[in-house]
Amino acid sequence: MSVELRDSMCFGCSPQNPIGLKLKFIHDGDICRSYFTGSREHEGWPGIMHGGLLTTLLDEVMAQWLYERDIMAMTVEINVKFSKPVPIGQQFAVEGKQESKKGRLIVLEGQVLLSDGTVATKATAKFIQVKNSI
Ligand SMILES: CCCCCCCC/C=C\CCCCCCCC(=O)SCCNC(=O)CCNC(=O)[C@H](O)C(C)(C)COP(=O)(O)OP(=O)(O)OC[C@H]1O[C@@H](n2cnc3c(N)ncnc32)[C@H](O)[C@@H]1OP(=O)(O)O
Repeated sequence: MSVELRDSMCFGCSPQNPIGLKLKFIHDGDICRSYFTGSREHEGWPGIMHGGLLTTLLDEVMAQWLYERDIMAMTVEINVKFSKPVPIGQQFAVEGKQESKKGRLIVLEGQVLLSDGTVATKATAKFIQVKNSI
């Protein structure tokens, strides 16, 4: 099945997914960045962003780093370290960039930055390059 951007219902980025996050991305040199402000429906512990959703945001920003470069790749592994809580109601940044590439295996790194620059979350993910249709 060929998946094109206009048909995409991607939970992270599609503008037409009614329950999606509708993320937008800035490609700034070798970094892909998105901004997000969580609300009550994104919390786990009261007032704090759900860790699974932070993982989704990190996965998405790293996948978009690849997509921007016409590299069709799927996440095969992701490791996330949650160091500081990420409060809801305050905008934060999510960044991704490539760390290494060897054959079809691409390793990316991601981080969540609070508005004061504190790194709250760090991720490393492995992606495997696939053909241009899935
Ligand atoms: C980005 C595409 C977008 C297209 C659509 C565009 C429109 C929308 C626009 C933008 C959307 C952006 C959307 C991003 C969404 C966020 C990202 C996700 O959520 S991805 C979903 C979750 N991930 C999966 O569902 C993967 C499930 N896994 C698989 O299907 C297979 O594993 C697959 C196809 C990825 C690879 O399978 P094989 O059979 O082709 O390859 P094998 O032989 O298993 O592995 C290849 C090599 O990689 C190594 N490898 C595999 N896993 C590894 C690992 N964890 N660590 C190290 N090496 C690994 C293997 O040992 C092998 O190495 P050796 O070639 O033999 O040397």
